Amino acid sequence: MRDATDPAAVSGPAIEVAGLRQRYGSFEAVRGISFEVRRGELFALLGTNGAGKTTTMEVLEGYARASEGTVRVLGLDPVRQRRALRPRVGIMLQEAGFLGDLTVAETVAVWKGMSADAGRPPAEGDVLEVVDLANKARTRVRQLSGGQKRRLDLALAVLSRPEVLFLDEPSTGMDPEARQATWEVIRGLKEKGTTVLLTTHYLEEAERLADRLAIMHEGVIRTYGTVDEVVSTTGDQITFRLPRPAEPPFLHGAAPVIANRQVVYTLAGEAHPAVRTLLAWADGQGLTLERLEVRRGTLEDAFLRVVEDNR
Ligand SMILES: Nc1ncnc2c1ncn2[C@@H]1O[C@H](COP(=O)(O)OP(=O)(O)OP(=O)(O)O)[C@@H](O)[C@H]1O
Repeated sequence: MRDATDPAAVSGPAIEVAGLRQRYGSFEAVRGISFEVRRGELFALLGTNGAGKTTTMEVLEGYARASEGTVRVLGLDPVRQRRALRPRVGIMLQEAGFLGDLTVAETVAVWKGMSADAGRPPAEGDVLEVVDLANKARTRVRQLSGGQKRRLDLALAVLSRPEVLFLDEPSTGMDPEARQATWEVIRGLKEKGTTVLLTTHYLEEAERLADRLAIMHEGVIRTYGTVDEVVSTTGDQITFRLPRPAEPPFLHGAAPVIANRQVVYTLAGEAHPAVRTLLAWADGQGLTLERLEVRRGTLEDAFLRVVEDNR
């Protein structure tokens, strides 16, 4: 068993998950997942509703004991070594239990006190400035909007300058401007070396922030890698409009999907050879293809494919 003084606890991955299974009674919510998050990395856990993302986070945060498998955060067991780990970790839950009667400033003060009691000096400067809530310092927490509460959550999670930060859907309920500001905060933390594990339903959030990501579906990690690696599992798309009714050919195994003379091909890989074949066919037919476009697959395509392939 490692402890905080073990060199492996200092130099190993920030988060290790090996063969994790988590059951609620007879229902298995997480079905044997493994992944690692490197130090200083931002790792996004994506997935369908009920995929097991929050369940996985709860085990890593030490709120639940794994039914099976091993998890380590900073080389420590999140349940058995909770006291050693807790001051080094920041947690932003999906629904934080604020005391609605306290003002925003009072809430921060209470958390600062708890953080100091746990032996960790709080972050310097005004965390409310960082999350753009300084003008709400005197507002009671219950009077904050949903997006403002999320920002207060984030302020509290980063208050103790954590080495590892767990963010469960950090920008849910935020307007686009607040979301951008939140991304800036998260980027800033990452630049300072904080390791971040994030769940989100906003694929753009993962695309903008994540070094690597995993897509979960029904308790299993279906795809895992950098954004580019995951996106490359989907092929390019070719779209165009036929100037008159015609029957476009199969292109390297891909069938044309035609609706109102609008044609879409989803290819297995690179578009270049298929485009050459398509243009040769169009020339032979004396057709000029209208609004011909080639587009790279997106993270959304990869996500939808994971769900389709596992229906
Ligand atoms: N305390 C519990 N008791 C029983 N089942 C639970 C419990 N918590 C979660 N589940 C079930 O476990 C599965 C995974 O839930 P979890 O909250 O981890 O999913 P998620 O990926 O975070 O979903 P979402 O994206 O919808 O937040 C779901 O089917 C859920 O209904």
